Amino acid sequence: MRRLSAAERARIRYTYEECKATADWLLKQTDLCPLVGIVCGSGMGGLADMLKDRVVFNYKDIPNFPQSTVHGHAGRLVFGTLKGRACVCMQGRFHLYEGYSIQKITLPMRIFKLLGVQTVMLTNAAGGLNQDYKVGDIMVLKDHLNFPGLAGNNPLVGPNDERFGVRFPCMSDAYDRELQQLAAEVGQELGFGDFLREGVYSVLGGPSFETIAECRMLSILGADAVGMSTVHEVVVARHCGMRVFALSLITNRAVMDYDSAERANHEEVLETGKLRAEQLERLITAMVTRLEHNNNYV
Ligand SMILES: O=P(O)(O)O[C@H]1O[C@H](CO)[C@@H](O)[C@H]1O
Ligand SMILES: Nc1nc2[nH]cnc2c(=O)[nH]1
Repeated sequence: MRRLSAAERARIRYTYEECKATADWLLKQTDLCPLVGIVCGSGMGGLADMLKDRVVFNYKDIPNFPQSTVHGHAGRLVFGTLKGRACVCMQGRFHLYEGYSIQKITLPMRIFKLLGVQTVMLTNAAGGLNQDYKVGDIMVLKDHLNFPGLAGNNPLVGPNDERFGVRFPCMSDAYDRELQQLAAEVGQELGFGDFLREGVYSVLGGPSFETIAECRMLSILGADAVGMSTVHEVVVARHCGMRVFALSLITNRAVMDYDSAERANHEEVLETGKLRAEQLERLITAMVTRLEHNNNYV
């Protein structure tokens, strides 16, 4: 096991050359050149098990990688194939509330890019703000509200390396519309129409869940779901030119009413992840398979 020094732990960002060294280290140990990168949300780590011909790296062994500290995030990078297509899957992501810098939690997106990934598929567990949503619904993200970003905590803050992307990237096209359409088509074909939604995800810093007033505010501002991840990854993935698809599994209903006896908790989040694991796997697999059949998608 690689032990990180205190200085390494305190690092805020990594240079292009350091990211390249990590990507090259990984590529040296696998013949797979992934075009698709998948990130598993809380309790959705089982998605990585759908890959065949797997080569697995523990985060602790990967140069420059942070460690997963959250229950439900195993901390493994899994290379493998999905219906013949080479993929790389993060079985566990990093969150701001774990104490890492925002640049560090998004480092894997730059590694994805340098591995050759063209399409990123992000998943997360989220609280449902939209009153029509039920626990177990799958919401395809069409947009986001980036609260840490609005407050100045954006992963692109700091010197910009043009080899990754431009200083001022556009975010009005962050979520690829063709991929949203593909998810809708595939979802209908799989008979998921009753629980497949499309909406706006809002990200907060966490780790405390929201107050009732905060949930009401988010809903008034147009958010359909709330979580503590994904958006930072989306910003970095788009900055370096990868196509992005993201979905939220609605694991709990955000508490909006002072009379409610409901209380958000991480155990419920993980449980709902298990209940929808099979459908999530089928949706992602079918989408990746369709990417394979249509070169326009990658
Ligand atoms: O967004 P993911 O990683 O799925 O995790 C979600 O679930 C955790 C809360 O239960 C938070 O980390 C929230 O962001
Ligand atoms: N912030 C936040 N994150 C979540 N992740 C899963 N459920 C929730 C929630 O209700 N709020």
